[in-house]
Amino acid sequence: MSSKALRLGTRRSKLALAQSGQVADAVSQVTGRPVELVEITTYGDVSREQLAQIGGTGVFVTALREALLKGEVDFAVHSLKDLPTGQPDQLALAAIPLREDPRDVIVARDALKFTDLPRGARIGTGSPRRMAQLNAYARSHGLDIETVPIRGNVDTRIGFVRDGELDAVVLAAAGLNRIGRGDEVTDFLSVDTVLPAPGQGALAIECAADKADLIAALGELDDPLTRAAVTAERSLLAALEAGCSAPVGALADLLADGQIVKEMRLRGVVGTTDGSRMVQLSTTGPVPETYDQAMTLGRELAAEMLAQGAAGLMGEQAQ
Ligand SMILES: NCc1[nH]cc(CCC(=O)O)c1CC(=O)O
Repeated sequence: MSSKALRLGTRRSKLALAQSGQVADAVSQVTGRPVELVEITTYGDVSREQLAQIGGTGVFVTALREALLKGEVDFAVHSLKDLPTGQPDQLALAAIPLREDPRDVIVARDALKFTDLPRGARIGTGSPRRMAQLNAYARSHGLDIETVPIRGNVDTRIGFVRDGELDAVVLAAAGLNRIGRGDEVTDFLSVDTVLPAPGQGALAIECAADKADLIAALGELDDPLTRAAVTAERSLLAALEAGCSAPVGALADLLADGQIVKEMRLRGVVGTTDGSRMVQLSTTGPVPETYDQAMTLGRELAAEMLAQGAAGLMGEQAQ
């Protein structure tokens, strides 16, 4: 390949610039070519509406994908959890690098842990998935908390805690780590309490599907086990016909016996935002070695969840 700079299309948010910068360095390493960042504004960046209202699906990625299709940029980096499950034919997910910490965390006043929040504590999150699971946990453990819908970038959200408006906010560990603010986390939410969003903590590197050389070069950054896990999680999401703002949590992880990886477990949850009704199931199977096997794992779990009434719980949301 030539030594001409590769153009990386990125959103302008601090998080997007941080993760794009990290991927740019890695891509330079494997391709030997310089990478320049091209900043692109997406609808999700300018709209002040609640994400759940504007539908969520794709609001952060459409403009980046248009730039890829027009050849204005060579590749783009997305947070996988913001990427719609339908993959356009003209675009390829060239790499899914090793996943960061998938957990949700809280940033609370006075370094409080989730279970130490006082009665009536107000916890900010714009995510129906987080609301549903936090409220379900609170109901079954006798906690008295109120989830408060918020949105905005990391600074804005943590600002609600710093200025005393909220007792805590929920964020993804991965995002905070990527922007170097992991030290502000006051508690990690166990995935047994809050299953993360499908694909949370993972990045997707996307480029035009007809650029075979570029796909091969970017593919060096791929982590096959991360790809298998997030493929299963996103297959579950797709089969539930839910979008990225739906109250769906999913996490695939590996079950090992000592050093030997035995199986992949996929856990999924759907619930009403008040946490009063939840469908939570898991399934275990051989570690998927192909795209189809990973897709099957997700589809099978979705079918079981739908059989237990999952669709009715999502119907309550604006979808
Ligand atoms: N919905 C916004 C969003 N998209 C990706 C991340 C960072 C975590 C990740 O890359 O999965 C965040 C912030 C958050 O949820 O706190």
